[in-house]
Amino acid sequence: MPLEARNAGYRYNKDNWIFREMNMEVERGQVVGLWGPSGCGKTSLGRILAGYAEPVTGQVLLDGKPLPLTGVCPVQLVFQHPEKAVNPRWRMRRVLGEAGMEDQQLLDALGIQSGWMDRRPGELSGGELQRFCVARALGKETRYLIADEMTTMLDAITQAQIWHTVMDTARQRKLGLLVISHDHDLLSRLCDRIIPMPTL
Ligand SMILES: Nc1ncnc2c1ncn2[C@@H]1O[C@H](COP(=O)(O)OP(=O)(O)OP(=O)(O)O)[C@@H](O)[C@H]1O
Repeated sequence: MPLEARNAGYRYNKDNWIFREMNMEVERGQVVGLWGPSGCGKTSLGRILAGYAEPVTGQVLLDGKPLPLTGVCPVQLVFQHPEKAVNPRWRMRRVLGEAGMEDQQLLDALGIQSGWMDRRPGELSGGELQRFCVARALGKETRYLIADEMTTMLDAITQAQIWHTVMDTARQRKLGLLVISHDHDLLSRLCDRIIPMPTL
């Protein structure tokens, strides 16, 4: 059963719809791209699909039901700026521990070094920190991963390592993967199909 937006509409203020009547779905085991130019509402839709915000109209359904309001959400979101996604006061060991992430193989595949575990977010580079955010999002309960410009800020080698690990994990665990990007070439390389964000 899929993760889907049904007739979803969203706006931040009364007169200005960001999107309306948006219908899309991602099945387990699929890699789907969401493409559109800057400002068209991709991030807003990604946040709604991960339960960070509610659609103003329509619904987000997971296996035909609303997203669960308690417990670890089976839909996880990784976005562009890892420094906004973690508590600056916590050491990385605690960040991963809170999410129940103990998969040493995955941490190794993401290139996370044991010496980084006792550092705080401000003591890591953007690429190092994003590896932690990806690991945290790939916990045991995750069924869908939304990757919103996940590697846009990173160098080519880090991008390749993160994508290699995420695609491998998605394949092994039959995760549904929604890749949000303005970069059509990246989406063409990674995705089974690409959904263009509709223009209003
Ligand atoms: N909190 C907010 N309050 C008001 N308007 C907002 C807010 N967040 C985003 N917007 C506006 O909503 C529109 C869609 O933004 P969104 O970030 O979803 O687009 P995007 O396609 O992801 O853009 P980008 O590729 O540049 O990240 C933009 O015009 C943006 O200015």
